[in-house]
Amino acid sequence: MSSDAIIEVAHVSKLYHIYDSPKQRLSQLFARGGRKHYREFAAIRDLSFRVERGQTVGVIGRNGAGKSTLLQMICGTLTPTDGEINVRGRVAALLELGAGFNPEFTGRENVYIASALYGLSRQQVDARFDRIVAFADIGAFIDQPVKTYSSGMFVRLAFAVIAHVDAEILVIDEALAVGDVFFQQKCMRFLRQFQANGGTMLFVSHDTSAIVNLCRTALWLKKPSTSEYVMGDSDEVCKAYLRDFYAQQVQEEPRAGDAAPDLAAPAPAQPGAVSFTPDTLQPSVVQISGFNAGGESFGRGGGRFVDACFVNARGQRIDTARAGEPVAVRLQVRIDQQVVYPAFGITIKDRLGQFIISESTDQAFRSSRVVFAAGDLVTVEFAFRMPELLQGHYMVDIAFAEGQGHDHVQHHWIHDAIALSSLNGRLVQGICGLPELSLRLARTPVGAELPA
Ligand SMILES: Nc1ncnc2c1ncn2[C@@H]1O[C@H](COP(=O)(O)OP(=O)(O)OP(=O)(O)O)[C@@H](O)[C@H]1O
Repeated sequence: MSSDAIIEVAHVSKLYHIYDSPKQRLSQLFARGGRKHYREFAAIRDLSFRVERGQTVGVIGRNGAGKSTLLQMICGTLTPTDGEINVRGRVAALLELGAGFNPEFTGRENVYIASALYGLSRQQVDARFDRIVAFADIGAFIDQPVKTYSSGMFVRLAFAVIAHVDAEILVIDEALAVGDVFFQQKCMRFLRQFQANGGTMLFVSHDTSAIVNLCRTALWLKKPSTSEYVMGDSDEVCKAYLRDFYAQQVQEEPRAGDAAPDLAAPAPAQPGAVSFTPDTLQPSVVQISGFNAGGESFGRGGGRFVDACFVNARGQRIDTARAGEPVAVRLQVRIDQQVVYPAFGITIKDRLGQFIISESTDQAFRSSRVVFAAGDLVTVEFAFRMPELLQGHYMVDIAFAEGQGHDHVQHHWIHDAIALSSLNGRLVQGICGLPELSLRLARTPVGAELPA
């Protein structure tokens, strides 16, 4: 194995035996002379690649492409039929809901058992148990049998364990890094920190934007049962994957019930020009949560947030807003010690924890030397038009700092202080729509053009 590779996969194949009937399976048990009563199916065929220490590699492929099979082989829970896999480092995986948890045992007992499987001693688990429980945030359920857990609680505890076993390699199936939106943000923060600390990660997803966002390199398992694999720059690989995905959709037969447009039917009278205003473009509706005062936070505590909310143009608290509508984020801070050159910031993050929009008062406040005294209750409002966000969940981080530009300290930063949920029917990709978009269509029928 080459010195800097932490994972090396060399000519690996995994064949499954497919029995067409239970009788064939039984016959195989008593088969003699190497007779086969099954068909062989290659989930992975002759795959070779390597992952360097510190790399994050995204793994994509259509359903049944062999992603889970590959990752289970890397984790050591499946054995390759052919080829060799070398892994140098402790692997922790979140592939199957709480795999390794015994449903009859309590969460506490399972934490000890699962951690021991990752090589931690009892004393090591004792020392980090409280952090694991705090991360999972499942309260008194930690002493209940895990068979009583909801699937969300299961994922929380499973993720909390793998986040605390000092893994060098994490294998994450994005579909399982769920739970509620707050917990998802916590997981994304952990994964990004793990990357920043030089950890190695394999990240499986069908979502190419998530792959491009988190991984520099991607491995595309192109066609099930073939040895067609592509590995390279994640952006390039994802572009090729999407091209292929859409090309295949065109080739696929129309589904039953898909009515083809009747091109022979007389077309309705065609207007020469049509305009679509922001209103007729059906702006999305954004749902807004209350203030998550207990969100994860940090800061030196010269002041602390006591409220955060969205308000409308009349200054009233709102829990929904239409994209394009004038709104404001209103933040309230109780000052605990004198603050010179205060600054406030808001950041809207997507579900992957990626900063979409960040604004601060830094530039604006610099010209006037603002000073807050201990005991002040300060309110600040960022007023803007609600952006047109792609459908999905977002979080707003809020920050109260002191100082100018890069030279500042944080007094109170709250992660995920407000949750937003965009119900958007218009945007299909990207991050945001254009503000105040309107459309105009002009059509000049054949023969009606004016001579040049
Ligand atoms: N134990 C098994 N016995 C037989 N065939 C299997 C077995 N496990 C997986 N397969 C088959 O191997 C192929 C690859 O499966 P795998 O679960 O690895 O794909 P995947 O890319 O993870 O799919 P998905 O995105 O749907 O989770 C599939 O056709 C699947 O039906």
